[in-house]
Amino acid sequence: MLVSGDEATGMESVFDNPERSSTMGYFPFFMDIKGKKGLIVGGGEIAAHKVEKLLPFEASLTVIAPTILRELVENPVLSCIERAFQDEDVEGKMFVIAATDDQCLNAHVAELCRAKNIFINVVDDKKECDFLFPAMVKKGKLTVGVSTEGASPQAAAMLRRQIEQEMPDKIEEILEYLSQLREIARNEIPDAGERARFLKKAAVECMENAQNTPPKND
Ligand SMILES: C[C@@]1(CC(=O)O)C2=NC(=C\c3[nH]c(c(CCC(=O)O)c3CC(=O)O)Cc3[nH]c(c(CC(=O)O)c3CCC(=O)O)/C=C3\N/C(=C\2)[C@@H](CCC(=O)O)[C@]3(C)CC(=O)O)/[C@H]1CCC(=O)O
Ligand SMILES: NC(=O)c1ccc[n+]([C@@H]2O[C@H](COP(=O)([O-])OP(=O)(O)OC[C@H]3O[C@@H](n4cnc5c(N)ncnc54)[C@H](O)[C@@H]3O)[C@@H](O)[C@H]2O)c1
Repeated sequence: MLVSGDEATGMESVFDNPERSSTMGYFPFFMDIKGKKGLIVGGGEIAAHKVEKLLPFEASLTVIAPTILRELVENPVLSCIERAFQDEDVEGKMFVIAATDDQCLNAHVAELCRAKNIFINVVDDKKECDFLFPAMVKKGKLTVGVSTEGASPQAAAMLRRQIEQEMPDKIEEILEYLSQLREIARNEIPDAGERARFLKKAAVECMENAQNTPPKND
């Protein structure tokens, strides 16, 4: 239940304060971008970093800049175009990352995208961003993203390192096993309550014995 003005807790609700709620607009959707068209304007170090983060998620990426780093040009999954940005380049894209060293150009790309409802990330100005890159851990089916709404990318990176250190070594295998077990339980345990108890017990056992191999399923 949503409690506004919150008499129950004595705390102010975000709904009472539009200014506060407007700073809390970054919902962490975990979105399937496989095959979706993304454009990176700029081909330097930061563009390469953003591309590297996106690659495991298999978006269809185009990079446009007069000078593009070799590592990007030589990557066969990328479409690299070595020339200056033109306004038409944003057409048909689901998301755009403005990563040039020209702040005016980055702001111009953002304005174009907003007019066309294309999601935009601007690497030199958080105010222009519709979406942010989180500090991220990706291990198999597990993705953890940490964001500070741009307050401190360094703090986000520090928390990411802490999470990485505390994560069970075998998390990838554990999630593979639990995923398969869930499929089997869906077919073999028709009662929803019984199925939920069974899967919860399996998850608790796996996570508590995280350093051990998951039990054989037969
Ligand atoms: C988390 C991470 C993800 C990633 O990029 O992978 C990330 N930045 C990282 C590192 C980093 N960034 C910068 C430095 C140099 C130190 C410094 O100058 O401050 C370092 C440190 C380093 O490189 O070690 C400079 C910087 N960054 C932004 C601006 C502009 C501005 O704030 O307006 C400027 C000033 C540029 C300038 O003026 O030149 C903006 C953004 N950076 C974001 C993400 C988004 C907010 C994330 C959040 O919610 O906190 C946001 C808003 C947009 C975006 O990029 O999506 C990654 C750590 C990953 C990891 O280690 O796991
Ligand atoms: N968000 C972050 O995490 C973060 C971190 C550090 C720096 N930055 C910002 O990122 C910006 C880019 O940094 P970099 O190290 O990649 O710079 P860089 O100099 O390595 O690369 C700049 C790129 O912009 C391209 N470019 C210039 N004019 C262009 C045009 N008209 N059309 C298309 N592309 C054009 C250049 O060809 C080049 O490929 C910096 O200015 C800095 O403000 C962001």
